[in-house]
Amino acid sequence: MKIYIGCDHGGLHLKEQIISALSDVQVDIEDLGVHEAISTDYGPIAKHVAELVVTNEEAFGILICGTGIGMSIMANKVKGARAAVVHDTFSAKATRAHNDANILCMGERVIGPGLATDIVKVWLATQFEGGRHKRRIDYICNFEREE
Ligand SMILES: O=C(CO)[C@H](O)[C@H](O)[C@H](O)COP(=O)(O)O
Repeated sequence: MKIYIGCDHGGLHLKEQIISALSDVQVDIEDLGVHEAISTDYGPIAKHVAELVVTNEEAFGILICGTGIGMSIMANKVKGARAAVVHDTFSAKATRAHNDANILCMGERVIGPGLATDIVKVWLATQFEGGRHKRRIDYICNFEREE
């Protein structure tokens, strides 16, 4: 499984903790920065990760900033991106099972590394259920195509 991960200065420490926590999981994780705690705009990072995710159907993205919100707003401007801000394990499961979310956004200023790691692991382990949920995702995809 390929995972593109990115952050701004507000998510740097959590990003590093997640990469470290995933070292015992069979994933190919590519860190697209930032790598230093220097004030950085989240837009270009989110765009970069989302564009890579939508061009590789097998790939997922993880974006971390202070809240996860700016990252998700930007990522969802990229056609095919389904980015969800998630700060609990119930939603982590639902965003994969029901929403087929391909990008997970979290906020380092919102949750700690233990919960964030649990969220990532649940999110990666959950499959899209399809069925009625596919019809709902198809509606979103068709809407994007008509734009
Ligand atoms: O995008 C965000 C908010 O929606 C992120 O939390 C940013 O990390 C945050 O806005 C950065 O704030 P700062 O005061 O420039 O550190």
